[in-house]
Parts: sequence; C-alpha cells; structure tokens
Amino acid sequence: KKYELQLKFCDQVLKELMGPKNWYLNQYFTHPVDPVALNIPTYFQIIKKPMDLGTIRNKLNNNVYEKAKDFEEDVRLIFKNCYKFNPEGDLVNTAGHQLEELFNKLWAG
Ligand SMILES: Cc1ccc(Nc2c(-c3ccc(O)cc3)nc3c(C)cccn23)cc1
Repeated sequence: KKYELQLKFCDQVLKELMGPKNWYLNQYFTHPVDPVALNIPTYFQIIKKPMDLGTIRNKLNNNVYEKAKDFEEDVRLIFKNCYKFNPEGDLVNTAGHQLEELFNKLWAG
C-alpha cells in the first residue's frame, strides 16, 4: 500500500524501456546474458551480479521491490555490467548508454 504509487511508475517506465519502439536498444538487455550462447565464457568471472530487464519485470510482477529505489538500483546494475564487459564504442556498450539516457529521461518524470 505504502509504495504502491511509486511501483506503478516503475511499471510504466519498464514498459517503455522494454517496448518495441526501443527494441534496437533493449534487445541486448531483455534476457539474462547467456555466456554459452554468446560465446563469452568469462562473463560470470567479470560480472558478479548479472541483471536484465526480464528479471526486473519478474521481480516487479512478484512484488519483490519494496520501493522505487530498489527497482532503480537493478536497472542501473544492467548498465554498470554492460559498460564493464563491453568496451566503449562497442555496439552493445553504445546501446547501453542510449538506453540509460532514455531511462534517465523517463525516471526524471
Ligand atoms: C563476443 C561478444 C562480445 C559482446 C557481446 N555482448 C552482447 C551482450 C551483452 C549484454 C550485456 C552485457 O552485460 C554483456 C554482453 N548481449 C548480446 C546479444 C544479445 C547479442 C550479441 C552480443 N551481445 C556478446 C559477445
């Protein structure tokens, strides 16, 4: 009840981030990174706390987040992981920066 309104806003923001309009950016972040499928065997040695938009969707649906701040932390973890693994200038790194810009705009309300 207490943070219901905050979490409704999170849902709205997530819908936009994951929406088809932004597929060219979110396509890399909608599912957990699969190191086997992507042939990046070292991923879990580099990234200790994997996160993705699909996992966030599940956590939001299952009321795992108590408040908006917890949701925001997970979203920003996606970008942090992306920049740590994908070198500046790479396709996925650039997509991460652009999705982060969109998130910052949406988050500012
Ligand atoms: C050899 C190689 C190099 C880079 C990548 N990056 C990458 C990532 C990725 C996303 C978030 C993240 O924290 C790390 C990686 N997701 C993808 C996808 C879905 C397709 C192609 C490349 N992708 C994959 C393989």
